[in-house]
Amino acid sequence: MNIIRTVRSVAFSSIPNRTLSTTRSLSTPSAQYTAFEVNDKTGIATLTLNRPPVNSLNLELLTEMRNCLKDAETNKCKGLIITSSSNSVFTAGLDLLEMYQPQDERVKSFWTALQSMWMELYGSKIPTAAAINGHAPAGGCLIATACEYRVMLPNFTIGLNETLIGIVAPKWFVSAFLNVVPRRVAEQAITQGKLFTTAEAHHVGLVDDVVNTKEEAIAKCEQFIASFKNVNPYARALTKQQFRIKELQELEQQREKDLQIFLGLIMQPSVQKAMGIYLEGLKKKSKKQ
Ligand SMILES: CCCCC/C=C\C/C=C\CCC/C=C/C(=O)SCCNC(=O)CCNC(=O)[C@H](O)C(C)(C)COP(=O)(O)OP(=O)(O)OC[C@H]1O[C@@H](n2cnc3c(N)ncnc32)[C@H](O)[C@@H]1OP(=O)(O)O
Repeated sequence: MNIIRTVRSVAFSSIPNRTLSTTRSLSTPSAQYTAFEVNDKTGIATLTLNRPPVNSLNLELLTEMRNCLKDAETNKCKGLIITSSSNSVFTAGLDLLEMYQPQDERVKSFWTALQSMWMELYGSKIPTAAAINGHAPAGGCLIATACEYRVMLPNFTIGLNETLIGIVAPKWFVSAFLNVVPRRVAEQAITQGKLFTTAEAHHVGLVDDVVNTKEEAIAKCEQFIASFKNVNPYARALTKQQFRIKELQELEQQREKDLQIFLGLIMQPSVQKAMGIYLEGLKKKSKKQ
């Protein structure tokens, strides 16, 4: 048994507040794209996305995220914060290279990993919060809206911009978005592929708070998680489940159908063409910088 395994078996509800070290890493030795740490004092886990340059979500990153989310729950962490190691991008959303001219088996595993990660995060029993310290388009917005609380740094963008790429945000992307903004705002924004600035996102309720630094964002997330300190965790989890069970069951029951719809859509020649043009545009812009 290695040290990591020993740490993994610790239940944070049983750790007294006076533990000596501040944080401990729960990352597995094989973790490539994430850092996963638990603050010994608060019992709060922080999952940091770390796949430069833009944290685009590929199969491996999604799989690591899911494992971290499971570990946070198994270890009875008091809550989970998701953030990014980048100074300018929370995550650029799904890795377009996983969907553009994809390999058959890999693209299936990719979508299945996305479904699993989302179900784990959206249905997590522990409080979840996103410290959005950079741009969060599409899949980035999906992760943020799956959390219970969002705080964002100024002058970045967030939203479901799929229609601008010629793809479609699936129903479960939309339903999580609808949990946080009014239906009218959601329909208009998602059909337009609108990316909200931080200020606009705050105005429509897509993010709960705006702060100036990553440290302040983490502190806000910790405050949110601490707001449950007098609440029974079991009662809290069951209550949260009542709000979220419908979307979770719907996706669970339709996973294969959802996969087939995804494959059917992205494999259309016109969609592949649009994605290729979009990727080319990103590359040109990146070279100019
Ligand atoms: C009929 C009913 C149907 C129901 C629906 C069913 C199925 C639906 C089917 C499909 C659904 C798919 C859902 C998709 C969700 C997504 O998340 S798609 C991804 C969307 N993301 C974006 O549009 C963001 C694109 N990126 C950017 O805008 C910028 O990169 C940035 C995030 C603002 C950061 O800007 P900056 O810091 O300036 O970095 P660069 O632009 O210079 O980028 C650096 C390099 O990274 C590459 N890159 C950027 N984003 C991605 C990405 N998402 N995937 C892959 N690669 C990306 C970029 O090309 C640069 O590469 P090089 O350095 O030039 O090689």
